[in-house]
Parts: sequence; C-alpha cells; structure tokens
Amino acid sequence: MTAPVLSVRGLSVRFLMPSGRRIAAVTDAHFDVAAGECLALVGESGCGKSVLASALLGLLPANAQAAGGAYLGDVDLLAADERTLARTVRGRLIGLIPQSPAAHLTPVRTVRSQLEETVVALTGTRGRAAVRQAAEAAAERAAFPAGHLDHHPHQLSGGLAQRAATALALIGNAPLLLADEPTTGLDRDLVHHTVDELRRQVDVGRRALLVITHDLAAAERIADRMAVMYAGRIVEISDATAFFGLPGPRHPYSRGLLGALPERDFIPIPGMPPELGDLPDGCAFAPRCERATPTCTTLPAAAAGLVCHHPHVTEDLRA
Ligand SMILES: Nc1ncnc2c1ncn2[C@@H]1O[C@H](COP(=O)(O)OP(=O)(O)OP(=O)(O)O)[C@@H](O)[C@H]1O
Ligand code: NI
Repeated sequence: MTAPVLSVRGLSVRFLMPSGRRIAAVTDAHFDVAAGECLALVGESGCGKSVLASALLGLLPANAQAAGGAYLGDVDLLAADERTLARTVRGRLIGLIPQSPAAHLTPVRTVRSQLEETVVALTGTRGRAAVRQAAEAAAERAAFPAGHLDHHPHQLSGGLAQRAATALALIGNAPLLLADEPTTGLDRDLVHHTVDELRRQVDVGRRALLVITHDLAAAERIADRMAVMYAGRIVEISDATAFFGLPGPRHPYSRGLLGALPERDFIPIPGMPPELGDLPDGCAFAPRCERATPTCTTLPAAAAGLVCHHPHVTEDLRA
C-alpha cells in the first residue's frame, strides 16, 4: 500500500467552557487517508465531524485544546504555527471544499477574478496571460464552464457555485482535499454531480479525499472506506463495499444509521446522543444499543477499526 497522505493519531479536542465544563468534541481519532482514496466520515449532527476538520486546518477556536497528532507529509498539523498553516497548509497541502460555496465566494467579484487571485497567491504564476490561462485551466478541471467565468456568484446556479468553489480548492494542487458537507442543500441530481466531480479528483488527480457528510447515499457513491463517528469517537472504520452491501456494518450504531434510511428499514435509532460535556465512562452508545450488556459500562478497546464489545460478525449476519 502507498504511504498515507494524511495520518491522524490519537486526535482529541476538548472545549473549555467558562463554566469550567469540558466538552469532549473529538476523542482519540485514528485513521489514514491514502492518495487516490476517499474516506467518508459520517455520524449524527453534533458528533464532532466539523471540529475534527477544523483541527486539521488549524481553525479551532481559542477555547479548544487539541491533543495527539495529525501528519500530512512532514507537517504535524496540530503542532504547526499559524504562519505555516496559512502559508503551506491551507490551500497548498489541504484544499478545502466548503459547505456552502455561495457563502465562500466573494459576492462582488467575478469567478474569473477570484480564480486568478488564488492562482497568484498559491502557485507563484506571474504575468497576465499565464495567470489567465492557469485560472481557466482550474475552472476546466472542476468542469466549470468557461462561458460563466465572468459571472458574479449570485448569477450562478447552486451546482455552478459548487464547481467554482471546487475549482478554487484545486488550484494549490493540494494532496488532500477536505470537504465538509459538500452536498448539503443540493437536490439529488446535483448531489450526484458534485459527488462524481469529487470522485474524479480522487481518481484522476490521485488526491486523498476526506469527505464529511450526513448523506449516506452520497457517501455510498463516493467513498472507498467509511468512518462512523458517535459522541466524538470514531467507532467503526470499514470498507465501503462491505459496509453498504454484505456483510454490512459491524458496529450496532452504524447498523442503526443505515437502518434509519427511508430506502432501508426506515426505523430510527431510539433515544438521543449523549451530551459531549457529560459522557459516560464506558461505551457512549450503550444506552441506545440493543446489544448492550453489563460489560458496556467499560470502554471497549479499539481493534480492527472497531470500538465495540459485541460487534456484528459475519456469522450472526448470516443467521
Ligand atoms: N466553539 C465551541 N465551543 C464549545 N463547543 C463547541 C464549539 N464548537 C463546537 N462545539 C461542540 O462540539 C460538538 C461537535 O460539533 P461539530 O460541529 O463538530 O458537529 P458535527 O458532527 O459537524 O455536526 P453537524 O453534522 O451538525 O455539522 C458539538 O456538541 C458542539 O456543541
Ligand atoms: Ni459539521
């Protein structure tokens, strides 16, 4: 296997609240993403997905404390200073595909001028003609039509705004693309389109892609591997084909997430996720888990991409 582009090792993030409360937003995350691979990070709202992404980008708020390591090439993202993050990480090592492209684009300037500015800032290209050509090439890579380059963001459809934002994210040729909810608010056709464009960047550009999403159908379409997060912890990492097909997810929570989909069983997981400021000592999912036993008051050891005392194994799935 090729060396990973991103290696996350024991990453934890705590928010310290004025009341003295500590919020455990991310706990002990371990994963890799390789070139030419897409890892989808899924889980219910508030489970810590965006906080994890912010930690990688060095964009945590001042009341956050991060521990552990996150390595991209020879840069430890958690230890890097703001100057390194601004000059070499954001845009150059990590291309960020934003959640709401319309808000990410500058409203008063054309797409062309924003692309050109980013070309100058990130690639060192100089000279009007060369910059113009590089901006047009970036648009083309994201399938943004040349005929719309002189439009302002408000003149673009949701799909074209997404492609403009993707074009911007690709300019620095970053080895890692990070997309936080890239398909939120888009209709199904556009979801497919956006996801397929991102997948193309992985396949053609041999980039690593970490995509954060609520949308399991989008994840199924794009991901090679699935990471499922619950109450700040990644509880399962599995091959996407096995996860969505047979034998299916191994963690009871992951099975619940899939089973809640309208196109599957349409049965919601009972109960609510716990408060991240008041997590139990043992497995945080136990109160909602139909397989819970007395051992679940202790924390399960992580093994083979699973944090669970009683995962589903292939034998019970056949029964
Ligand atoms: N600045 C902050 N101060 C304190 N707590 C915070 C702060 N930012 C986020 N949190 C808490 O961290 C937890 C994780 O939030 P996060 O935004 O990562 O969730 P998420 O999984 O991305 O959810 P969604 O799917 O809704 O985007 C939440 O409980 C949130 O309240
Ligand atoms: Ni989020």
